[in-house]
Parts: sequence; structure tokens; C-alpha cells
Amino acid sequence: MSTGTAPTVTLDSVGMDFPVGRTTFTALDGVSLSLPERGFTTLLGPSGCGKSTLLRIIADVIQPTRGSVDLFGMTPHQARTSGLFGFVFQDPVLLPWRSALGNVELPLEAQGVSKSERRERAMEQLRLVGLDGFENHLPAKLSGGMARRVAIARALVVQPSILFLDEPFNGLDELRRRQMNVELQRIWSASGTTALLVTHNVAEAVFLSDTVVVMGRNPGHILTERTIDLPRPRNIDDALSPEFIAHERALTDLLSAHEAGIDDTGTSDG
Ligand SMILES: Nc1ncnc2c1ncn2[C@@H]1O[C@H](COP(=O)(O)OP(=O)(O)OP(=O)(O)O)[C@@H](O)[C@H]1O
Repeated sequence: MSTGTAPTVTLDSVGMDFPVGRTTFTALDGVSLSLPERGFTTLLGPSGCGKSTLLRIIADVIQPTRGSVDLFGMTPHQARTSGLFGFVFQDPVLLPWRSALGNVELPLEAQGVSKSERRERAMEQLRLVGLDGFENHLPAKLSGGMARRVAIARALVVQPSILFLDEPFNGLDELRRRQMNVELQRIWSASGTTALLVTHNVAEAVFLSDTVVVMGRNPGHILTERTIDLPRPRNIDDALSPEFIAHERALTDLLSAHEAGIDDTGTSDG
């Protein structure tokens, strides 16, 4: 297991306002958070609570309106331009004319890594995600699950210090999703990277995480953090254990109670 305690990422009182016409919409307010090194942290919450916005702030896609973000002693911009980030998005977005291997090599090409080293490192990642033997397949010949594995291999090939995963298994059927969660756990554990996942799937959050950060909306904020102390490696059948179900239930109850307290005109009773 690869969980540590030193914080790699620290957010202090982060807020985000988006301009909407002549006014602004507050998507996030007062978000303070620490991600432990080599830990698996998940942002869980209902649609619109600002999970993706928070991930995009940490990943330097957008800049927060308020507050500060520190990654490994750097700003998000410095961390990104130092090549410390790996991204896996909802849609694998593979180049259709390049093989699985060619797609995984892509970020190394951008870094100017030599052809032989590129090939070696990309093959190693394809082996890690279980796609040995599929390196010459074009994306059109890969299943949805395989395409997502290629996307994970492409994100990990640069040996990122932090791996961002934004709903990476959306669109897969439930069984495939659970299988991919088992795979992701294995791959993350072997890679030794810090992971930050965005999901609205409670079972996925419990299965994968060391810590689940539960978010509420209007405006987006952190409701609580829950430590998932289930032993690793976790197997599909572990989702049937009383301990797993207790975590699921506690998180679901929390989200339901929060949603029940929201008045959708834009205020919350807390
Ligand atoms: N560029 C933008 N301009 C205006 N509003 C935005 C912008 N980006 C996000 N928002 C709003 O901020 C809120 C949070 O959006 P975000 O996508 O972060 O939520 P989420 O929790 O990831 O939701 P989902 O699970 O549906 O993806 C939403 O109300 C969204 O409409």
C-alpha cells in the first residue's frame, strides 16, 4: 500500500467566482484541503457542487478568485510546467490514427524524449495497464475499457507526481466500471503517485479512496472528509462487506441530508 502522510497539495480558503452576465456566480467558497503524498483522495458530491472546478484549479487549468494552492512547494502553474501532472478525463480522447503505443508515446514526444526511450517507457506503461499485445491496435479496435487503460497509461508515462482523474469511467457499464476500479487501484499503487479523483459515484469513491472529500453546493464547499480505512488491495467482493456498506451508507446519508437542506433558489440552510 502506498499511503503516506506528508501533504503534497494544500489549498487554503479557495474560492471561485464565474462571471455570468453582469453578475458573478460563486462556484466554490472557503475550500481548504490537504492531499497526502501517494494517497488516493476523491472529491465526491452532487452535480454542480464544484468538483471539476476544484480539480481544474489544482491542475492549473483555471485560476481561483480567492485563496491559495500549493503543490510540492510550487504554484499550480510551476508544477504543471515542470511536468508533474498526469490527466485522465471522462473521454479518453485518443488520436484515432495512432496505435495504442503511439498514443502513449505522445506526451514523451512533446518532452523531446528519444525514440528508443519513448518506445521502452510506453511499452512498460501498456504492460502495467494490462495491454501487452495490444500496442499496435488503433483506438477503433479497442473496447471502451481498453481505451481508458490507454488513457491511463498515457497519463502515467510521464511519471507524474499527481494524477488527476475526472470521472474517468463514466459511460462504462457497472460491471466494467468495477473491474476498472480494481485495475486503477493496482496501477495507482504500482505507480506510487498521488491521485485525485472526481466522481459522483459513492461506491467508486469508497472502493478507491484513502480519503473521500464530500462536497455540497450553493456554493460549492467541503461538507466533511471521511477516511476509508479498508485494507488494500480491495477486491470487487469487498463491496459486499459490512464495513464497505457502512461507509457507503454514511456518505449517501450525508449527501442526502445536505441535498434535502438546499433551497434551489441558491441558499442552503447548512
Ligand atoms: N466557466 C464557467 N462559467 C460559469 N459557470 C461555471 C463555469 N464552470 C463551471 N460553472 C458552474 O460552476 C458550478 C460547478 O461546476 P462543476 O462542473 O465544477 O461541478 P461538478 O460538481 O463537477 O458537476 P458535475 O458532476 O455535473 O460535473 C456549476 O453550477 C457550473 O454550472
